Amino acid sequence: MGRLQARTVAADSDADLLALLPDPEPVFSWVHGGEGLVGWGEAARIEVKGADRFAEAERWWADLVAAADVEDAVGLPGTGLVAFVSMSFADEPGSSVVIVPKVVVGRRDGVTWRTELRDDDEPFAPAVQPVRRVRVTRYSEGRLSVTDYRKAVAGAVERMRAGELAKVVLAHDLIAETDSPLDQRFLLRNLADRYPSCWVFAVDGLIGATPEMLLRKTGETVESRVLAGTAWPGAGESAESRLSSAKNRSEHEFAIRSLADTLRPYCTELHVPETPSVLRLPNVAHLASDVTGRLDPDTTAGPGALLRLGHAVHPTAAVGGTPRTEAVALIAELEAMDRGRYAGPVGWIDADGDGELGIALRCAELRGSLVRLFAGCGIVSGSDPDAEVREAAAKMLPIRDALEAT
Ligand SMILES: C=C(O[C@H]1C=CC=C(C(=O)O)[C@@H]1O)C(=O)O
Repeated sequence: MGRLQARTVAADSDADLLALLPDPEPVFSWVHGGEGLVGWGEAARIEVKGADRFAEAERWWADLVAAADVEDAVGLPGTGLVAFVSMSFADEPGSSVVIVPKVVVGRRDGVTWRTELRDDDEPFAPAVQPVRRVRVTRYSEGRLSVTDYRKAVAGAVERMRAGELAKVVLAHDLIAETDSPLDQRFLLRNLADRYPSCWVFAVDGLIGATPEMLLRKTGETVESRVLAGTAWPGAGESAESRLSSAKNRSEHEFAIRSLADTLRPYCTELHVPETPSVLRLPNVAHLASDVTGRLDPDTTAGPGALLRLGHAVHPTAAVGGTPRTEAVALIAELEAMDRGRYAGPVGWIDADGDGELGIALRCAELRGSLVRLFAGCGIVSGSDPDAEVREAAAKMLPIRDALEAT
């Protein structure tokens, strides 16, 4: 026998967590800064639709938790029973999912754990498949072409100048085709490598790297990272000076106000920074505000608490607009496409009602060899349609670069 060689390395990055995923699908991910959850296999799922989707999901989760027999030797947020969540942006159309994986591996505060679900005596151990690389064979227009997106933005600007509403976020899509069905782990790994300050997620074929945290609930603490106002690399002024324009400041102000106004009724304390900071990503920079609060235990108890809060705050004016109802109606009219789960809440919940819901941005919906990418921009009365087209293109780069990585 030759000489045995052993090598131990630290396994403390997002890539290390993602490397545990054995199979191309179904896989689940919510990782950020070397912590988070990955999962595989499906033990239970529900699909919900319509205006009642959050409440229906909350009831399902509460019933499932009540009926489960759980042994949890670790006792941290994310241990024990966990479900991954991905909600549609709109009440209609669109379908939302809550899925309990068969296996979840998590890491938090330096502690790593594994949770396995069994509904029979069969151990679940899929064969480990190597990650398959894909190549993009072509890009084509989505359901809303770039030309029509530009027209939709110009139309929205006119409506805002006429005083119909103050802000609306309009998005469009792009289709990529790959030479073979996409291995979700290929995309996840490439996103995690390039966007370490984003939450790299995968739930039921929706994959992305979002910089925006809608809600994180840890006991009675609630946190949110609100983003709105964008600058992207280009000639001329610095990102800071472009972000300080009246247009970017007003886009941000609407987003902050929408989150704070809808979250405050559930809180005994809520802190909103007076001035936003700048969040720099490889493709764009954003105005960012980190909001923190203390939840009122009387209205935020139970396993589905985070879904209840998600229902209250979604959609913020980072993805909807102001006023909310008018903006959502204008989105349906001008985009005339189904956003699906893009711009909806995505993340995970546990049996104590803790968890994290981001906003599904910088993402794509996968179906075999077809990848549908999305990106949107906040529009106010001072917006320039050509600049918004360029901004949306910059926001599609995370997925495009991850797809084209060698
Ligand atoms: C709607 C998107 O971004 C939102 C988040 C940050 C900045 C935004 C903006 O400046 O327009 C958008 O509100 C998207 O990436 O598709």
